[in-house]
Amino acid sequence: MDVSTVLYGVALVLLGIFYWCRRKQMRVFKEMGIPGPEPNFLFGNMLAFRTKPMFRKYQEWREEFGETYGYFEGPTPVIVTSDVHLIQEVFIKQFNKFHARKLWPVQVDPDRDEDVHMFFARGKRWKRLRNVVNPAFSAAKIRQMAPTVNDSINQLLDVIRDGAKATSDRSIEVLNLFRRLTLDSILRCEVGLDHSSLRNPDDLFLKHCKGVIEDTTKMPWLYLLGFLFPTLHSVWITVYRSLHYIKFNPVYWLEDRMREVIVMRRENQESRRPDLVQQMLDARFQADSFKDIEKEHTTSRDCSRGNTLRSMTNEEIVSHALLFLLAGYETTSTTLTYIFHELSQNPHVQQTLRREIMSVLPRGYCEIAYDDLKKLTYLDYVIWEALRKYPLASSVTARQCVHACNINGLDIPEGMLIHANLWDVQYDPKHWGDNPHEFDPLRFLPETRRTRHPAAWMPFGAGPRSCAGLRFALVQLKMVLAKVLRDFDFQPSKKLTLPLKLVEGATIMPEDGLSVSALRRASAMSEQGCMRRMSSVLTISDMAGLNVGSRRPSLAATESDVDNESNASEGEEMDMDASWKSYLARRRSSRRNSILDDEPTQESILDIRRASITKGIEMLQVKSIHKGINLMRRASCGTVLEKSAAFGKRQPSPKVSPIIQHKKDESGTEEEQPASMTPCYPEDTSATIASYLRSKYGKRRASALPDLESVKEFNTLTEFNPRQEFVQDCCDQAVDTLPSKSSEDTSKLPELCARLYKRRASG
Ligand code: HEM
Repeated sequence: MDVSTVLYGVALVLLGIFYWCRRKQMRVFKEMGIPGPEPNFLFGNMLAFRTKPMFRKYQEWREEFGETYGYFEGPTPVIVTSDVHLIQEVFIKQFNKFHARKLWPVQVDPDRDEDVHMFFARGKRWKRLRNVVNPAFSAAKIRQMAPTVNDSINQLLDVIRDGAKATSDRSIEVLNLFRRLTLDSILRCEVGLDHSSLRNPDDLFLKHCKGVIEDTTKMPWLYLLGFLFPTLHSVWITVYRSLHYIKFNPVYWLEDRMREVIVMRRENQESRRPDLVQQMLDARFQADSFKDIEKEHTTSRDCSRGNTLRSMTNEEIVSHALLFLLAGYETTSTTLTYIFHELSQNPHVQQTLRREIMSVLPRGYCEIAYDDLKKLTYLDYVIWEALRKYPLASSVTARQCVHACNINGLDIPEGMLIHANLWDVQYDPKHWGDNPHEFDPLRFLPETRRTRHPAAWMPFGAGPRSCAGLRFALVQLKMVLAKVLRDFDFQPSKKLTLPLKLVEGATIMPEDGLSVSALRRASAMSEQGCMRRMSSVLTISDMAGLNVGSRRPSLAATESDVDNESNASEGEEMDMDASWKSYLARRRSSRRNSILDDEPTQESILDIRRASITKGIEMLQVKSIHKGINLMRRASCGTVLEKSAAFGKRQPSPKVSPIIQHKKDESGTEEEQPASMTPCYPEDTSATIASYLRSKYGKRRASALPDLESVKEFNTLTEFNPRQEFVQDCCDQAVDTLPSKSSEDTSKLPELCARLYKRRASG
């Protein structure tokens, strides 16, 4: 018997054993009464599964076996389900019993990574890390990031303009372009690196991020071995990690760069920035155990009040920064690609959306403020619908059972994975009607949304463990769409082949990118306007300050644009989606009935305006003139800049007198008190501020509305103190001295406010 015969014999025996094991494994599902695909002879069902994109295979299996079925993935039994009740129980209601998410069998080692990584961590450790991360994505933090994102989008506009000019049919490849954009935003906003791959397409960060994502679309031989011989899991992991020393791995390159930044920022206190990395550097939590403290020898420790507090180690921060970089870069750019594809395929949706954007952010608006985005309802629907049609992160929406339990009559053993079959749920006619393949943003009208099961739409996952970057992603998506659609019309490119060929890796993405034709609109901002816009943006170092909100370019620069704009929007009015129009009409009339009780009176509106002016004046007095003025304009006065002789010239600042009290002592002589004591104000201050406001802002517009949300916020912020009485006087005077036209305008305010209320309710 020669050697090769022996080897063949051994191989056959191994395959036989493997096949026998698979069949034995399948009994788990039989006993649970769950149908599932039989393992195929050679490799078991997982490999059959990997030969096709998962979401397609899932759809086929659902047709064959029904809503819930089982199969084996490596060492783990997996239940795949499109039963929304089961999903809701597992992800939301009983989430304590289901912690970890789906793990890939070879590329990651949960035992090692759980120590440092939020994505793999469970229970208390995960909660603690998530508590550190969540505030970095709070509304306040994202408001601060808005100017930086704006800046990256401005660069994107220029790249689209130049790219479209360079081709005959004006087509551009958008997937790559959006990847550059999202990479820049995430590096600037989360890591604090002033970075621009939009200006430099050969950027190394870009190259290595792409490398990581591409690697996930391949099936390396180790991955295969991992499935074939799952019990040797730790061997494959060790081999995978050692390969790093032989073969270049982009993950390690990125980790090294992150480490450099983090070490530099930890050592250099001057590099403090309000971003995610800073949040992690500043975080302190109680050490779990002695072992935990031992590990932290590299970081500072604070032993106050008998508690041993520890900071996050450099390795923890590096791994999180990398997680956020990859999660933020890939998902958002692919979503943008799908949205632009759908907009180019559905011109009526594009027109309707553009109309809404133009009405909320007219031509003169250069930078988009975070608060403006809330008014773009139809834009929300477009984004939600794209995420419904393309739940691109569906491969990670899974939970592993950590305590055996019974859910909806199903005995789920410990260790079993429950994977939500999003691709199927989000196309299910039960939830989405007969035409789930159509792109229809109006599926998300409030009245329809209310009747739908909460687990029928979950592209960001669900429950406490859902996407941590959701808010950041949505703000970025909205900003890009709002800005890009104002300047460009999108049409299908000649290079496009339909249906889209999708490939599956960390996310589900178009295999060969995606091209659309970008036609510059007549109303697009002139190139000088763009130049001005470029020079007006904030740099990363400005982030530490406040969000300056919408900056308006000079009127002279945009006068001609405004004319073009009005012509363009007349045409669009005709094209406006009829169903959206009727929705708006219905909404208007239904609101009129539903909020009768809350209908703001003229008095309450004046109260709101007074309160905002109060806060504004307080700002003027004690903090920043510009912040105060902005506050008054945005929250209360709603005035619009008028083209007047005064405009464009530098306005004198109001004279703010020092807060000094003149108090008579017992002998009757006046003595000056320090500012910290009960202050009073020189009499002329309120008049000065009122006249300053008049000269700065000119006439009120009928459409000027108090921003109720911000007023509420400011009301809670306002601390009533001894200055209050004086401020109230100032405020009354400021309101009284608003230009006479305002009294006519305020009569329209109840109706306008009512609309605003309604919009919020549906938002
Ligand atoms: C359109 C864009 C995005 C989509 C569709 C998306 C989708 C998802 C999904 C489906 C999950 C798993 C949730 C679950 O299992 O319930 C997830 C988790 C996560 N995402 Fe996103 N994501 C997006 C953008 C982002 C961004 C921009 C960031 C960061 C800047 C981010 C950071 C994370 C993190 C850290 C987790 C893990 C959360 C945890 O384990 O607690 N994502 N994302």
